[in-house]
Amino acid sequence: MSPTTDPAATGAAAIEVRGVAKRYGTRDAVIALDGVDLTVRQGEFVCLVGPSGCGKSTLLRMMAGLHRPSEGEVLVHHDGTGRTPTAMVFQDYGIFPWKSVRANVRFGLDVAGVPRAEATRTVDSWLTRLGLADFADAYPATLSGGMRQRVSIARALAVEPEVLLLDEPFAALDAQLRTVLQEELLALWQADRRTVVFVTHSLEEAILLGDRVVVMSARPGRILADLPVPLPRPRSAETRGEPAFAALEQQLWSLLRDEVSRTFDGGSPA
Ligand SMILES: Nc1ncnc2c1ncn2[C@@H]1O[C@H](COP(=O)(O)OP(=O)(O)OP(=O)(O)O)[C@@H](O)[C@H]1O
Repeated sequence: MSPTTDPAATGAAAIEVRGVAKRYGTRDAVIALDGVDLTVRQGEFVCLVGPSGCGKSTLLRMMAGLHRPSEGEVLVHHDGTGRTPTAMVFQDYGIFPWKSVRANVRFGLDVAGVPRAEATRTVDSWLTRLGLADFADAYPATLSGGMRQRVSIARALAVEPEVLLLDEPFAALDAQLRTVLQEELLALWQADRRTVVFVTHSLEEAILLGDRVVVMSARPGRILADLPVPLPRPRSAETRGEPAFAALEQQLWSLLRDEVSRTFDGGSPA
């Protein structure tokens, strides 16, 4: 088993968030984020947790270039390979219902102008890796939630992004399926050590998957804590039984409890 502190985690920065604030609405009435600083290193798996409405999705979308900060900057550093900088996976699958599984997975490659034969090889490879080969010609409406989310992950990974951004990708799945997909994602990550930023409400999920768990405060979201996960890899569902797992979950919950209460007290409504 490899040590927890992966050598890649001490490498170059993949994403730097510097002094970021984000305000929404008329006269910027909603302050979603304020004074956020965060560095994600190449090859790191970073999980973001925080109370509802604290700006986790906003931060992730800024990393994807979908939102601009009101203040500060979000820098995505290229690793020199010329690959697509970021790809995102959403909770609600974000796949096209009118396209087959194969066409969905192929979408980003066609947009990027990848030659047909190469795109076909890449798509076939990701369909196989995600257990979708037998469903290549099916349409999303005929698939279970778990299969649809596999399509979404395959589509994001097919473009070989430098950084994979996942926004509560398993939140809509039942507990058993969630466990299966968590293990699949761990195996995929273990194989190619892509940089990952993963937003979740589940402390358990964050500990199981992450090298670090970044805890955000109630809105306006700030970074409250940034804790390394002291558990060796490879990890699996059994890792949940480790004493260090429960200890970290307890530590994270004691940090979050007051923030979640503030959200429900009306001090910081979502
Ligand atoms: N486009 C928008 N216009 C106005 N307000 C917005 C917009 N997007 C987000 N917000 C507000 O900004 C705050 C942060 O939202 P965001 O979705 O980033 O939080 P979150 O932590 O991801 O929430 P959740 O955990 O519930 O998904 C919330 O108060 C939300 O209502």
